[in-house]
Amino acid sequence: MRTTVTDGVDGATAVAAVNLPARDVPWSEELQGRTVVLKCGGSTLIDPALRRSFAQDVVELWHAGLHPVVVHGGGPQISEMLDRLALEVRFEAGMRVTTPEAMDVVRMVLTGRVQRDLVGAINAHGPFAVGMSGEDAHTLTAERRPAWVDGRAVDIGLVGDIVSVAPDTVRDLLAGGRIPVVSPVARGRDGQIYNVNADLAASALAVALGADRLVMLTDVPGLCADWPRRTDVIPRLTAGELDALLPGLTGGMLPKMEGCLRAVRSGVGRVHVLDGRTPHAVLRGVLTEESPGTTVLPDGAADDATDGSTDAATDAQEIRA
Ligand SMILES: Nc1ncnc2c1ncn2[C@@H]1O[C@H](COP(=O)(O)OP(=O)(O)O)[C@@H](O)[C@H]1O
Ligand SMILES: CC(=O)N[C@@H](CCC(=O)OP(=O)(O)O)C(=O)O
Repeated sequence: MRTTVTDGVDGATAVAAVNLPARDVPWSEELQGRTVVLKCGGSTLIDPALRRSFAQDVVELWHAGLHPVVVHGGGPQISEMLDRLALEVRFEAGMRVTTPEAMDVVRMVLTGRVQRDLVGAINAHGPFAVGMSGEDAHTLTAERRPAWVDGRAVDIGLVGDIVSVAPDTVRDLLAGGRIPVVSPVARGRDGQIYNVNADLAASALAVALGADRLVMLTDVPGLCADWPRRTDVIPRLTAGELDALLPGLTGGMLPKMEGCLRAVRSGVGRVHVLDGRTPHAVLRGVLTEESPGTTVLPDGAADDATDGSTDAATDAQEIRA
């Protein structure tokens, strides 16, 4: 049986949703209570109009009976602040090299600024959003991790990988009718605070919540087979196909796709990587059958994939070449 949130929703209904407001649409009962984790990259949150569009979509999903949970990034905003403070901005394998000074800035910008702006945009529609850090109530626990560069472990400072998730606080907020908005800052078992890539944080939270879907909004049309050109977006691929692609990926796409793979291998029904620069990208991606961008499916769902997915093996070779 398929476990997608579009089950039972016909095309006309979905199109009506994109035209907004979704709250007037008679949504399928199948949607009720489904959890969808939405990861919004910092690049999508800079433009106030895009931030408002994302916030509106999140609220429309809530009205449609889903349980949206937001995990936000803020990479460009952190880099801008580090620049202003004359601190180094450096990435290894898509992860920020995070000194103790940089960690203070990461925490301040993510939980103190980017999250406040997003919570404010959602709450323009009513008393929905409650912001929290992954540190709160031990929601996200991390362990220090290196970056892997050409097969070598490179120390990147206070960067963590999630080793456990305590989703009860998020669940309590959902049960109270709220929309949790979570920053990707985590606590170590030793009390140290770690900077976590937001895609990996979203993936871990989606798994722990048993989410039906994970949606990642980014600043490209999807996973491009011909990167750095952007003309050949891979529409669908299975976990196995993505696994084969991973070694050839670079930059921010590497942790993003690692997060997608972990999610579909651990029970999330599917992951959408969507262009967050398109207004109402979330509604188009979640509520319509023909999602734009790149969709990652669990291996068992291979039969669901259209012809587009079967080119992924060739794409893997091209990306490596
Ligand atoms: N194969 C690829 N397809 C698309 N984007 C890619 C690819 N490889 C690297 N990228 C880079 O990954 C970036 C998205 O990751 P990231 O910068 O972390 O964004 P976000 O803030 O959305 O998480 C793109 O802007 C692009 O520069
Ligand atoms: C370890 C690491 O790289 N952490 C990220 C956290 C924010 C993030 O992931 O933001 P985006 O989603 O906008 O890229 C960083 O410091 O930039």
